[in-house]
Amino acid sequence: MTDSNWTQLENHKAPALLSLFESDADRVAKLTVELAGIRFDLSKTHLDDTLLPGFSALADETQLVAAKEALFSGAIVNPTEGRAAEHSAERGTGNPDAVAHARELHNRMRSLIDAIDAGALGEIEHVLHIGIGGSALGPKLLMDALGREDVRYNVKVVSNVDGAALTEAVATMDPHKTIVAVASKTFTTTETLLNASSAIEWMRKGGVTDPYSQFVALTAYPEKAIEWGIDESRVLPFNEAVGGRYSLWCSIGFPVALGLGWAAYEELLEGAAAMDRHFRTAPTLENAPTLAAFSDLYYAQCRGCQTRAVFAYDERLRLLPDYLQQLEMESNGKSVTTQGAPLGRHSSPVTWGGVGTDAQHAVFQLLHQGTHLIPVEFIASKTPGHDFDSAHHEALLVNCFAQGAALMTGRASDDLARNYEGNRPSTTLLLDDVTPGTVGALIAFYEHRTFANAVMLGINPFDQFGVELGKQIAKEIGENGPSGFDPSTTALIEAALGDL
Ligand SMILES: O=P(O)(O)OC[C@H]1O[C@H](O)[C@H](O)[C@@H](O)[C@@H]1O
Repeated sequence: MTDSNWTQLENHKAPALLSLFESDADRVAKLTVELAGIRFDLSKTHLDDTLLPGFSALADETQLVAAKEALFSGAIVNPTEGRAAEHSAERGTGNPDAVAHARELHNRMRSLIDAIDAGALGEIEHVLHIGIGGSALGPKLLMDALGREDVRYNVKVVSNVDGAALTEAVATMDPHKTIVAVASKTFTTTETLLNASSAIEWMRKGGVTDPYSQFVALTAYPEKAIEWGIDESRVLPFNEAVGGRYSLWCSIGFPVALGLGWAAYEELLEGAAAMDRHFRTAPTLENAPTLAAFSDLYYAQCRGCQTRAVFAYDERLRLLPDYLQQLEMESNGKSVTTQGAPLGRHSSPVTWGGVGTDAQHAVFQLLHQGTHLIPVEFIASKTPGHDFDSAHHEALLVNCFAQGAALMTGRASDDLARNYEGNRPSTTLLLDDVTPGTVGALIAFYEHRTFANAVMLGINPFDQFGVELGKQIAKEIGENGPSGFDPSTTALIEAALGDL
């Protein structure tokens, strides 16, 4: 990309947010996109008649349209690993060969679910899903968001290698009535395999004579799962061109399909497919993921914002910030371009956040009066997820909208301690309800927004070599003991673990 494009964007003297509304009566309509049961309101960002064409030019220059076609057609978009990124094929859009393959594998998953429902694995009440990173965050988010009532099985997700996590998960489970789903794309992740071995031990101690017969594997490397001891009939493979953090749409979603039922799982996929079609075909200035990426890039690159904050004003979506941290930071936390050159600018901002209204009473002080400029994202639902008095939901939504207004409008006071300068940006995503369809569309929206950010920055969002060094050093410590490391690390190992 030419430096002049960025220079122009960086030099833009952005008018105050309120003045953007004053000078354009249609601003809300222009910067609001509605689709798949979600209203995306970007009007409280600084995107204006200079920045929108400026970022559109950048999108053209970085060939976003061609990049999207490459993504959806199954071309190699992950050059460092020589792979396509086929997550959209899992929801029926994109490369027809990969779509057909995904359908076959989904059918296989559905057959196993039908068999479990029919009692083929005995009387099952619980599902213990063991995985980490992309093999855990999606199922965890989805079961927490959608599995609060009418859930068919008690699903628990365990990721941490800290045995306390497994202890807590199995506390209410009867090992005779439990299926363990070992979820690992590579089937080599040490935390997951250790937790899986301990789950075998838990079952044995609980009197299960053949624990392996209650194990299911979700993996892109079925031969490894078979070698580990899981019968081929209970191995649910997926396409290795589906990245870990994009894998809830394939067999990693098994506990979701089992827990919520197949119809709900299909609704989730269809919600994501609607977002795929939108991202692929909607014009730039009506394209929700693309506009959101423009806003991300503006604040991170042109206004020096090192973080962005996401607040779910809905208890059902409380795990969304955790999910987005992996999606956005693992995808776009890179300092080299796809050409292998230094990036020369900031990569992804830090994603953080929490749940409203709680966060208002904890971290919002800094958002309103701190010296950092932090773009904020609010996610709310028009429909409540409970039957208590409607006063609860009204209070929740009123607070959500009040925060966005307060950040933008501010309120002047001669007493500087009580002065709110305002002009602080936010986006609001308003769902009709929290359903499999809207959550599917929401997650796909974030995937595509992350992709659009990466394309315009010129980085590969589909690899994650940055996580490998820590794993290697952990292995070296395990193999070599405390010696050979820096003095601090050696002293810590000796203090806590002796000489191993
Ligand atoms: O699914 P697995 O192969 O077990 O990998 C689990 C996770 O660990 C890795 O270290 C990566 O950082 C993640 O992208 C991945 O989702």
